[in-house]
Amino acid sequence: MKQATATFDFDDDAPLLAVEDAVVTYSTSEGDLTAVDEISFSVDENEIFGLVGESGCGKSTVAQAILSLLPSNGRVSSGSVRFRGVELTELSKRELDALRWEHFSLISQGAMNALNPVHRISNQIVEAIQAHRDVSTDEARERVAELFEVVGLDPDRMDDYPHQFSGGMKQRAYIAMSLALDPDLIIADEPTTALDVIVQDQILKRLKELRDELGISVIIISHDISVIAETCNRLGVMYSGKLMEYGNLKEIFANPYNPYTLGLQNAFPTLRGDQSDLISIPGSPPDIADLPDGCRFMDRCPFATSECGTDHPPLEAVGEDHASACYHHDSIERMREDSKNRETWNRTGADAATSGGVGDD
Ligand SMILES: Nc1ncnc2c1ncn2[C@@H]1O[C@H](COP(=O)(O)OP(=O)(O)OP(=O)(O)O)[C@@H](O)[C@H]1O
Repeated sequence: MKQATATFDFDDDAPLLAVEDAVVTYSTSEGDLTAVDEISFSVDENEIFGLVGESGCGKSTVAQAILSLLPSNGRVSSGSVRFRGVELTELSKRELDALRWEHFSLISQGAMNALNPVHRISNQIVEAIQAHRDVSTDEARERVAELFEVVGLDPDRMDDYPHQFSGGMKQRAYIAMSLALDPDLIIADEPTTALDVIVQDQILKRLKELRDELGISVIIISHDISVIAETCNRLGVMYSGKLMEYGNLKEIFANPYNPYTLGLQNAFPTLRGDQSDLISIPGSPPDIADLPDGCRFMDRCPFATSECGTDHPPLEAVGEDHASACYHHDSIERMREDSKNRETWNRTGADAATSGGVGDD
């Protein structure tokens, strides 16, 4: 583990990453939009944390907020993001540049296309290394060869151009680049979405092995709960800027407490599984410019009652390292059972609230 550097006063007792009550706002012509609303989670050393939810729920915004890479109209308007105790939202651009790559790096969905087509892959990684470390080109090339081995690429191919690589190979090369400076945390935003299922499976396995071999931590962001299930130790289920369920993955998968998690589990096959029993959640998430007063999921939830219409429910502990935001945790057995029926999901939101939801248990 890296020790405190001259520039940063790291606290070795603090979690690797701690996000607390973070609110992210985008300024738009319609006014300020809250894309991430009071989210808290932490990621420890040697952990793979998953952030899952449908498109538009704020996952990438969370990643960009952590990395201080929000678009110019976005800002962390309150709350904190701390890396080993250092508040990232207060760092200058120069300080952040020093932290990025050396301590954390990003692999995005389009990462493989971020490789420059007119330069050899080796040269691009050498350049990234030399931008941060005072090493000779020979030393940097040795490191590239080592990194190729680490991500499962043949080092003899390191002088190829990106077009000579398949999509999966390019994604591995980008992962090699993101590992070049031994970061402690990698944030992988939909790292395998553009790849076929077999390559996707291989890359996810490799990320897991890297956690074990190099002791790094990874945040995987995906809309696909089966990707998260295969790779993560802990997870946060996001919906419309809020965390709906959070904690230990095995515990959440064995005992899901949130209707949204139940819906997501129905909607995705396992990576190699059968597609025939999938039930999708009807409708779509609310527009962040026009959020409901009550539970954000209410309009699509088959278990909603009138109680759900007042405020969004707070996250509350439902087990060890397990929290969920729902007013109907008391009826969870019935919700789990009913959620397996396709018909249940035809009855949502206002219908459910007027026909009693689960509140009459
Ligand atoms: N620069 C921006 N200005 C205004 N609104 C934005 C901006 N970027 C994102 N948003 C909005 O913030 C919300 C969250 O978007 P975000 O991209 O974080 O979600 P996501 O879960 O990562 O979805 P996806 O997987 O589709 O990227 C969405 O409603 C989106 O339209």
